[in-house]
Amino acid sequence: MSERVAFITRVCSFSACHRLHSKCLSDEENKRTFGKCNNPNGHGHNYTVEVTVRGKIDKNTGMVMNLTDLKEFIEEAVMKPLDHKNLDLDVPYFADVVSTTENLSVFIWDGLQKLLPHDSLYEIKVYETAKNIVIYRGE
Ligand SMILES: Nc1nc2c(c(=O)[nH]1)N=C([C@H](O)[C@H](O)COP(=O)(O)OP(=O)(O)OP(=O)(O)O)CN2
Ligand SMILES: [Zn+2]
Repeated sequence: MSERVAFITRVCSFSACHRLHSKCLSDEENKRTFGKCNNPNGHGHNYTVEVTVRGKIDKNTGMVMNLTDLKEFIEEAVMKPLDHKNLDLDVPYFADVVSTTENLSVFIWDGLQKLLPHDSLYEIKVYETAKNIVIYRGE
């Protein structure tokens, strides 16, 4: 039988606050672009992140990857840098990068890429709210 490929997903949640504000725009343009999300003192979210890894199901272990290992990688790349943080002030990456969910997805992707086996990361899905969702696949 040929080797089977599967997708495995691990979910985590973290809380953080942020302000949508671009250094490339004037204060007026920021207000116009980001509206209430440009509030000077920020606002918070309970983010949910789904990390999906793609790979062959190992004949001996029956696993694409041990989900316990994936949990530890997520702890390093997501929970430690982001949970209970002010994204704009506590995470150096966002000093000059607007802390949108798109950019947050890229940050998480880049962090996990450094830890996961080559070519195994398939998708990052970030729920900023139950209604605002971003998918990033590394392009
Ligand atoms: N393309 C993006 N647009 C927006 C982002 C983003 O990351 N990428 N982020 C925001 C804000 O951070 C904001 O907090 C979202 O607020 P809102 O749209 O009000 O979200 P809710 O789902 O909570 O709102 P409802 O009132 O329930 O619809 C804005 N845009
Ligand atoms: Zn927000």
